[in-house]
Amino acid sequence: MAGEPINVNEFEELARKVLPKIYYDFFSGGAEDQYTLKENIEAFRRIIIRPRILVDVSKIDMSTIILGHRTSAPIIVAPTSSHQLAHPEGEVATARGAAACNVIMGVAFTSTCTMEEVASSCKAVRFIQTFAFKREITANMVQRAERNGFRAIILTVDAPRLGRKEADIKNKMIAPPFKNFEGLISTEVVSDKGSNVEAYAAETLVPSFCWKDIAWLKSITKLPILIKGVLTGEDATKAIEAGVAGIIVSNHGARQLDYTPATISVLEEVVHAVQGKVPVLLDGGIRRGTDIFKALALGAKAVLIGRPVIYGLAAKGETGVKQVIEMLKNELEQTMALAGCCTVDDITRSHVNTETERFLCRM
Ligand SMILES: Cc1cc2nc3c(=O)[nH]c(=O)nc-3n(C[C@H](O)[C@H](O)[C@H](O)COP(=O)(O)O)c2cc1C
Ligand SMILES: CC(C)CC(=O)C(=O)O
Repeated sequence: MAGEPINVNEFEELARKVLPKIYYDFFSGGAEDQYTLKENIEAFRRIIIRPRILVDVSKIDMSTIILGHRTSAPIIVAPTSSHQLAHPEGEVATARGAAACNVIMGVAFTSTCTMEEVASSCKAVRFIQTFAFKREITANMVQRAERNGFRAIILTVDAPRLGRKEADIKNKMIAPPFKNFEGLISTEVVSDKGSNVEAYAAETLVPSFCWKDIAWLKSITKLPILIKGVLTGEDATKAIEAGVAGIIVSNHGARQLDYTPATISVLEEVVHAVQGKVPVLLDGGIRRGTDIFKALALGAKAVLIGRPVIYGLAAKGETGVKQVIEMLKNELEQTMALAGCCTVDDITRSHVNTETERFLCRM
């Protein structure tokens, strides 16, 4: 690649050049055969856009409202861990990039900067992400989130234990210190068996966490709870019954259970089950503005972006994060104009055609 990156894939190339292999593998990798990792991207390519012509597209407005917060575009920074392995300024730089673009910042509890450092560094609307942690860890997280102006809790439910990322095992990947755990986990988290991320998980995760525990989480916070990791209509229905404020269709960027479907291929199933009761968001494989357009057409309120933001951070720190988000916003704006949609509400189901629909048409 010569010159400045002009799309997200070129940012990935740049990140691959600047990062030590062990960290590039950690950020880019997926579980086991990485079937789902490829599918998350390939499934978008199989969806075709049906543009409308001769619409006045002289003004395009991508703004939207997510859980009451107006943002410049239907884009959220996905909560991802370990940003200081990409850049010394870590999540603080990422959050500043998100703030500059006026999009919501998802902060992982397994961040390398503390929640407090991120909160005091920028004005971005921030959501905190947590796992099915031991109750004392969750209670601590909730208090700190409320005190530090986080606006929602993202509860990630697809990780009762960690997925097997074989590159990390081979590379003996050592997790950086997750500073939010300071004072909360007693033992030094080390391992001589390769990756120490397993040891962290064993110290913190509760594999018996289930639906009733959402009622407990609701009882200790006034913040809205988004459930992240839903892949079926059945679980979407249960999540609504449990009283969540929103659903994130996600397979954890293909890092947990391999051979789960591409998220975009199950979005409609979830949207139908939810019946408009809460917003449905989606992440996994978003690399182009056209991908965002397709997700919105199939019923998502917004999308979360994981790896592209990390690649921007690795390549150019806060500036790189900003450039990646702006690139995706520009591409979405271009797609909306060329497809004849002036606002996000103008993007409808009839603006896309799935492979199944094309197959059925031929029968
Ligand atoms: C390096 C990395 C770390 C991640 N860490 C977390 C995490 O701590 N909590 C979480 O809920 N999801 C985590 N995820 C998953 C993301 O939130 C998101 O679901 C995924 O990255 C979306 O796919 P994409 O990377 O293709 O955009 C992580 C993903 C990556 C790539
Ligand atoms: C295991 C966590 C530390 C981060 C995570 O969720 C991931 O790497 O996918």
